[in-house]
Amino acid sequence: MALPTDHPPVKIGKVGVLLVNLGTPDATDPVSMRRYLKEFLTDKRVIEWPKALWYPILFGIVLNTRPKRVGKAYEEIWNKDLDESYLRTYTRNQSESLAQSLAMHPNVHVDWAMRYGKPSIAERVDALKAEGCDRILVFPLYPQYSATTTATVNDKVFEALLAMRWQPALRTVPSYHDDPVYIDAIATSIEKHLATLDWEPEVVLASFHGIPQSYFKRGDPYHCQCLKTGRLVRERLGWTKERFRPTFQSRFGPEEWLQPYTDKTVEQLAKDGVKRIAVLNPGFVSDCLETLEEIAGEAHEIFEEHGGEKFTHIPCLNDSADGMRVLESVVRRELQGWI
Ligand SMILES: C=CC1=C(C)c2cc3[nH]c(cc4nc(cc5[nH]c(cc1n2)c(C)c5CCC(=O)O)C(CCC(=O)O)=C4C)c(C)c3C=C
Ligand SMILES: [Fe+2]
Ligand SMILES: [Fe+2]
Repeated sequence: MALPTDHPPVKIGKVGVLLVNLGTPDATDPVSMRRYLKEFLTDKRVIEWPKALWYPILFGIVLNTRPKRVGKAYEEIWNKDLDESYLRTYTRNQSESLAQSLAMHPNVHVDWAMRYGKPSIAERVDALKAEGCDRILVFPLYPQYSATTTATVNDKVFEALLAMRWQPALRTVPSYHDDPVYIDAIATSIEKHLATLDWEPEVVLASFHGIPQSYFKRGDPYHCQCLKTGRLVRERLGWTKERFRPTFQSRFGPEEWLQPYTDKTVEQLAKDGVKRIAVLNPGFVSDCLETLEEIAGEAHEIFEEHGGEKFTHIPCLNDSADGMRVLESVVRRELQGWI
């Protein structure tokens, strides 16, 4: 049998870098919110309960009530200039900025995607492949590893490859919770922010997103990595354990989550007579609903309601020069041998 002498044209030889963050609704209306929350809350990595238990609650209650309520919260923190959430704005900016920093490597192509919502991981992996990327570095944008975040990003990338005859080679970025460049950038962001104030916080809370305690007990390393980040930042600042404390926010559902809870800690500090606090979110690469609404908004209110006087939220690293230095150094390290 004669073999074909030619094959379809293919592009090869490029290296893709895919930044992936959690995701965000397309708009704040209940329909867009429901679509986003449905994709999020049907992820088995996020909610581990058996479907038979969870789906009646999800489809019967959560998806009928939460979209409207959370849509209002998103409205408060929406980037009105671009009509999108800040998480999308910052993730795109990070991708564009990283592409510029790597411009001396013309075979490297930087792109971004969201685990839930758009642009989807499948769409951007296909686009990188079509560009000729036969090697792809996947960067889940979470300094601390959790199955609920990092692993579900990686799962989705591998799922996209299921449909490919000629798969690209893949690398996934490990957690960088103790990377000295990251620790220094967080500590520097605290110092720079506090230098802009005419007051000093008595206590600084490093508030991480929580996960259910049961996930931790089954082996998720997230809690330990958060505590290590906290300890290293505190040591870099030379502060006491009383002044700098890790806490956990964003409880969802009836289970116990990682503690101490941020909201309860803020309330207790105010009740104990602490008048001035600062809160940062070192586990979030970009500001988003959880930092802008839950911390800069709600936690601030809780503190003042219970007698606190001065509250400041220290922004995430976002697309700042310090933040981009962290992302670039992690990417350059993980691309070794490919560029
Ligand atoms: C069981 C539910 C959830 C787990 C576990 C969880 C872990 C987790 N999430 C982040 C980061 C983000 N979460 C965000 C929003 C958000 N998170 C949950 C639920 C769980 N998260 C929900 C339902 C939502 C949507 C808002 C709401 O309905 O309350 C966001 C913000 C997205 C945005 O557009 O701004 C981020 C970021 C981490 C890091 C994490 C575990 C380590
Ligand atoms: Fe979350
Ligand atoms: Fe939240």
